[in-house]
Parts: sequence; C-alpha cells; structure tokens
Amino acid sequence: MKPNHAEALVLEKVAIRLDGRTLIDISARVAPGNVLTVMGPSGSGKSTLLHALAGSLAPVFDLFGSVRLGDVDVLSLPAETRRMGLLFQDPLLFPHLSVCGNVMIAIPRDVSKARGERQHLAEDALTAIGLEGYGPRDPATLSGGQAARVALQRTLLSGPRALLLDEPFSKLDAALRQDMRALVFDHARARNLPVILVTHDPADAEAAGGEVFTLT
Ligand SMILES: Nc1ncnc2c1ncn2[C@@H]1O[C@H](COP(=O)(O)OP(=O)(O)OP(=O)(O)O)[C@@H](O)[C@H]1O
Repeated sequence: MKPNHAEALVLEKVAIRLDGRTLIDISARVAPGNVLTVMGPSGSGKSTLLHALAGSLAPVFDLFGSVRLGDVDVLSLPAETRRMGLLFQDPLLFPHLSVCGNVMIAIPRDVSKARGERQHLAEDALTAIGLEGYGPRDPATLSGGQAARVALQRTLLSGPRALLLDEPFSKLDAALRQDMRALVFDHARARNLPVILVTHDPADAEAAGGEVFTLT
C-alpha cells in the first residue's frame, strides 16, 4: 500500500466567482487525517468548491487564490495528476466492468501488478464493506447503498493524497451510514489524508469531529 503522506491541504484566499459575483471565499488548513466539513444551503457552492480542488471546475467560474498539498501547488496541476480521491453522491460505477473490476481498476500499479493479487485485494475490499461474493456481479444489479459502498472503497483504494467527499453518506440508511463514516474517517486517520466533506447532515459534521465551514 501507499506510504502515509502526512501533508496538510491548505486553501489560501480561494475565491470562486460566477458572473462577477463571489460565490465562495475561503481560507482553511486541513491537517493530515483531519476533516473539514463544508455546509451551507443548496446552491451556495459546496460542490463547486470540490470541483475547483479536483480540477473539474466548469469554465463559467473564475478561480482565484492558492491550494497547496504539502509542497505541491495543486491548482497548477492537471486534474489527472492531483490525486484527489473524489466521491460524489451518485456512485458512477463503470457499467461494462464487474463489481470486482470496478474496484480492481482503482488499485495503483505500484501496489500490485499481478492480476490475481489485484483481484484478491479487490475481493478483500468488498468483504470489508459487507459485499463478500459480490465481485462477479454486474454493478447494475446493486442497490443504491451497495453501489455507494463500492464507489467509496474504489476511492479509498486509489491511493489518493486527499479526499473530497460530496454527500457520500446521504443515500445510506442510518446503520450503514454509521459504518461508512467510520470506514472513511478511520481510513483518513490511518493514512494521514486531509478530508473535505460536503454535507447537509449535522450528524456527519459531528462524526467527522473537525472544523465546520459554512457557506452562505
Ligand atoms: N456549470 C455551471 N454553469 C453555471 N452555473 C453553475 C454551474 N454549476 C453550478 N452552477 C451554479 O453555481 C451555484 C453553486 O452550485 P453548487 O452545485 O456548487 O451548489 P451546492 O451548494 O453544492 O448545492 P446543493 O446543496 O444543492 O448540491 C449554483 O447557483 C448553481 O446554479
């Protein structure tokens, strides 16, 4: 597995403007293993902030300020080399791959090159989220909660340097939500990953235990 990076995610005067109007204005430091929870009403720019950090901001927006991950100037990198672990509300699994294939595809080549070993790691990851034996299935046959868990595990296994989570627990029932929160936050702590969590649910913020930034 990847070594721990122990790098803080630092947002300095990050401003996002739309049609000349400032939608977001934020400075924050997310320490390794910590969670910054971003809340705010619908349309306040929560997802837009994550897109800006991930490198997928729509061109209608203007972006200012700086984002650093350790020594890395994040905004100067193309999206594919930022190594941000992204998770949006809709799981977006590849329909042409099996459930196991969807997880395997995320395992970096430097973790394991041997197909058998990668498959083994993916099957173990499925077992860890209560989906033992689901590997060969078509993702279309999964429930919403099952697909969300697969997408989450795929993100965690991809060797991210930070996690950007957009309401990842909102479609899960209460018991599962608690398990998935523990999986994400324990993983982030164990691997020293800074996390930005967008949510409407104050219980998520409480479980995350870090600072809360509220957009207006
Ligand atoms: N591609 C786009 N082009 C133009 N405007 C956009 C685009 N994407 C988002 N917006 C606008 O930017 C604002 C912020 O949207 P965003 O999706 O970030 O809000 P949000 O806080 O995540 O909302 P929600 O809680 O409903 O998911 C909204 O006014 C939205 O209409």
